[in-house]
Amino acid sequence: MNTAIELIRVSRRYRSTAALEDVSLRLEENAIHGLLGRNGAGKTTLMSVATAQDWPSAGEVKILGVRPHENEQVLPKICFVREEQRYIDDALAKHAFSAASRAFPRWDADLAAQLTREFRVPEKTRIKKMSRGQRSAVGVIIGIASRAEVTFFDEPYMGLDAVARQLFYDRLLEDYAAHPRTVVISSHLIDEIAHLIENVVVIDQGRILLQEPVEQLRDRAVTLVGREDAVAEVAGTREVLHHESMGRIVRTTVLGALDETERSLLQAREVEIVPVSLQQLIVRLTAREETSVQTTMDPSQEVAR
Ligand SMILES: Nc1ncnc2c1ncn2[C@@H]1O[C@H](COP(=O)(O)OP(=O)(O)OP(=O)(O)O)[C@@H](O)[C@H]1O
Repeated sequence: MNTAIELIRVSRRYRSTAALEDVSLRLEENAIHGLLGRNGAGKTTLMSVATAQDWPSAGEVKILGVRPHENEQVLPKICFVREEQRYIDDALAKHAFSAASRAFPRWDADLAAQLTREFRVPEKTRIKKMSRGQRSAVGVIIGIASRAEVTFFDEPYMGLDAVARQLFYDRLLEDYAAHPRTVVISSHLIDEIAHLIENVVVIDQGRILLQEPVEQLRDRAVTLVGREDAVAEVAGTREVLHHESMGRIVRTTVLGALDETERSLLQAREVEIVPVSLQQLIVRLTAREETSVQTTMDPSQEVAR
């Protein structure tokens, strides 16, 4: 597998803040990657630096093997969809699409027209006057229809309703299957994008905490629900990520895949083995890594918000 995006010891400092601190990262070509992290973790900064919209204070960035900064060869292959995208004052959606068609050689105008209808983007309203969700839809359409070899979506769902978000996930996946490319999505709605992403990168305080294929990550932990003594027989030998007690019944999330002997033992003791959602797992693993931060988040909520 080739590397599409590479950061080598990249730092980005703003006066007193280290938004990125010595970040080294390689993301494979033709895959969908999830970039996850708490507010202020450094996700937007990482994307800005990787798309050459910002300069690193130190280190090197390579996109498709070359440095993207001021590089006319590679910039048309990079699309960055972000919430605070600026459009010229009186621009309608069609003007933004026309600019995108000139910027991106693989732009598909028919697809953009289809998505405009599906997302119900108003054709006669200036982008500036659109609702937040409609503006987000314009960005999402550009991100999908550009078919750029490397596409970054920075929290693309802001303001999109549940129907529009599902439409985004469905159309992105369909178009990606037909035209494979490298996609990076930053999101707080982990379980919503879990089925899309093949690889997870978790960033915190400017550093990469975790980078792992989703399938591998899913096998990392299970939750055991049952009588305390029965759960303890297996949980006692493992690292516990989370423990809740409800009278005599406990819910304990442990690291590591269970072997057949353990599964049989748990079954005999009537202990339920519950898979851990990606969101819960990342919240737990992030909390474990952050020894200095005490998290009291409810994992059923958005991650790390
Ligand atoms: N232009 C800037 N000037 C000063 N500090 C900045 C600037 N841009 C970002 N930062 C700081 O860098 C850190 C990382 O910010 P960044 O926007 O990359 O985080 P994020 O992970 O995208 O957050 P969120 O999920 O809230 O959007 C934060 O502490 C932020 O305050």
